[in-house]
Amino acid sequence: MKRILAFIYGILSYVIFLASFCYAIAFVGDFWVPKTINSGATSALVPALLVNMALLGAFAIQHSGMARRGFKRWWTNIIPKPIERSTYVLISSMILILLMWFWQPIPATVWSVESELGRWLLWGVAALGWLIVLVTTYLISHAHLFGLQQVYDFLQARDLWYPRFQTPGLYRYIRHPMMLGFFLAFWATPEMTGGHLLFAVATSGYILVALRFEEQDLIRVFGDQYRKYRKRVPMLLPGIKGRKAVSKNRNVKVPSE
Ligand SMILES: C[S@@+](CC[C@H](N)C(=O)[O-])C[C@H]1O[C@@H](n2cnc3c(N)ncnc32)[C@H](O)[C@@H]1O
Repeated sequence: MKRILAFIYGILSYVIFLASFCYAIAFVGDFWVPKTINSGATSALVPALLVNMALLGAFAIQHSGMARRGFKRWWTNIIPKPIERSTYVLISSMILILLMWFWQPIPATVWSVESELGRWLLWGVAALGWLIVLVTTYLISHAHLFGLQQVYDFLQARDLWYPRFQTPGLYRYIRHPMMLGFFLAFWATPEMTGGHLLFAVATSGYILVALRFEEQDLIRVFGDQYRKYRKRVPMLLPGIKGRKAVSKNRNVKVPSE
């Protein structure tokens, strides 16, 4: 029974994530949805800045804090290991929803592109960014990244595992294509407002810091393989030469903490 409940929990967390992620695309792009990065009642600049910084800070602390090994070690004494990732996904999605809900618009124009071609180009770059994010979730393991694999393996009474080290597709050219996708999606807009700029600057700064932590974890799990990859392949901006894919080795068993 607990295996079935864990599986249902994993699916529900994933559905909530999917809904909040789709909403976030329209929120950042400022289209279709009732509350966007530029909509809502405007307040004075300082309170708006403080609220937005607090929301971004909460997201950053939860997102990176809950991903640390020490936290997971402690946390999995409280919740079962197979639902740890789904819980992470669920709490991240809920904080993202709160962030979008309570986000304060700062309407001052930073830039506004008038030319029709320029506007379409910027929309195109933002769309490309979101597409890269989506595609990269599948390049390594979509199901594992969002906790579905873990609850499925638990349902089947199988061992948990990490995805093997691999460099498929864009990972041959840069180490963090998903984050490059976020950069494009957050910065490419024909109408840059004060609120959007704050969002883009803060999330970019956060991503650059978070990647240091992620790489420390990747080195711990994959060791020299990742160290060599780091030397060979740039972090976010592709070099000119193509790289050979690495994908022959096996999935890694989750080490006992
Ligand atoms: C949110 S994804 C982001 C991946 C990467 N930072 C990016 O921007 O494309 C983070 C997960 O990807 C995994 N990961 C990142 N690079 C990997 C690689 N080359 N091989 C296997 N797993 C990887 C990490 O273990 C982590 O669980």
